[in-house]
Amino acid sequence: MDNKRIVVALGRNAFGKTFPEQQQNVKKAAVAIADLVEAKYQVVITHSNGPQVGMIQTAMTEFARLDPDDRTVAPMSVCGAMSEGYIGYDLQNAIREELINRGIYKTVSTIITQVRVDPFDIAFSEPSKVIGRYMSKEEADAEEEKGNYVVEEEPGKFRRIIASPMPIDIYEIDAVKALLDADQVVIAAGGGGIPVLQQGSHLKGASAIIEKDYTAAKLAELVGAGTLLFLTAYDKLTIGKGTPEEKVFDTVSASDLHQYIKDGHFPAVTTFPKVDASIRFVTADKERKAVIANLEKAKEGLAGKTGTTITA
Ligand SMILES: Nc1ncnc2c1ncn2[C@@H]1O[C@H](COP(=O)(O)OP(=O)(O)O)[C@@H](O)[C@H]1O
Ligand SMILES: NC(=O)OP(=O)(O)O
Repeated sequence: MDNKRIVVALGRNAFGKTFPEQQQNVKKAAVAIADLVEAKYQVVITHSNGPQVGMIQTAMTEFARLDPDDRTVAPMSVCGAMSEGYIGYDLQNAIREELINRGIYKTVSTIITQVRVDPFDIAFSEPSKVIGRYMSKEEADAEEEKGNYVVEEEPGKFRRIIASPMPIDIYEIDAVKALLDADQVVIAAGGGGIPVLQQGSHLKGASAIIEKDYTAAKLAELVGAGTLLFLTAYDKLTIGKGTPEEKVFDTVSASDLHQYIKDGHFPAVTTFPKVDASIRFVTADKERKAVIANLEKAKEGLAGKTGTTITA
């Protein structure tokens, strides 16, 4: 193996929706990561946070509502930071335990990671990530009064929808690299990282959630990883599912994927970010590969025995 560095992006299926569910589910991710560590990879893990950040935002909003004179609603960037801490906590403990059970003693740490976004990113005027609990029409109107966007998901049921800008840079990248150089396991840029706007020496949290697939590709580029591994609930990338034209990919090139995108495959809210992030990662350096595989078959996916391998 030439390049031992790998970024592993864990999807929502690695966590579940409740505190006990998450603690249980991360054990599967821990097995996948420990397999890679045993195979001598230097592993950086990043992950989804959609359901968790929604839960945290709902909780913090209710907390503020109990005493509106004294409490303010937590900014989305703070909710993102909380989600990094909470998910990282469960994940690092599960990985630590799995490694110790295999006789491997390595520190596993979570880095609260900030990611630079562009204040002029078009995403700020075209929000696309739905978050938080359902609101009534009155509550939705009040959110809009404050300058927030809302979407009517079902008749009379509103939710907040926020921007998902592209990641430009990762501020804590030197810390991630230092830990990798020390052969430690790192969890970084969870939930796409905390989006921030650079204002001189000040980093101002942005009201946004970055798509974790794009941040995973940025992280992989910045740490010099040879492989970007997306672990999801599915075995392989598929198009035309359930139709006579169904195609299941074992391997696929970036140029073929471009054509499939042009032909309208890969829905914007599901597979497109993963496919687009993979294309960006592999086309920048022909030695790189991206793999999309099932969380429970990570090792096999990496070996090309299952999953979909994307190359330039
Ligand atoms: N190989 C695949 N085939 C079809 N759909 C997929 C595949 N991988 C992911 N998806 C879709 O993309 C969504 C996002 O995937 P994943 O990264 O696992 O979770 P997250 O929602 O946290 O990004 C999934 O909910 C699923 O609908
Ligand atoms: N931040 C992010 O992309 O989270 P999800 O994958 O849960 O949508």
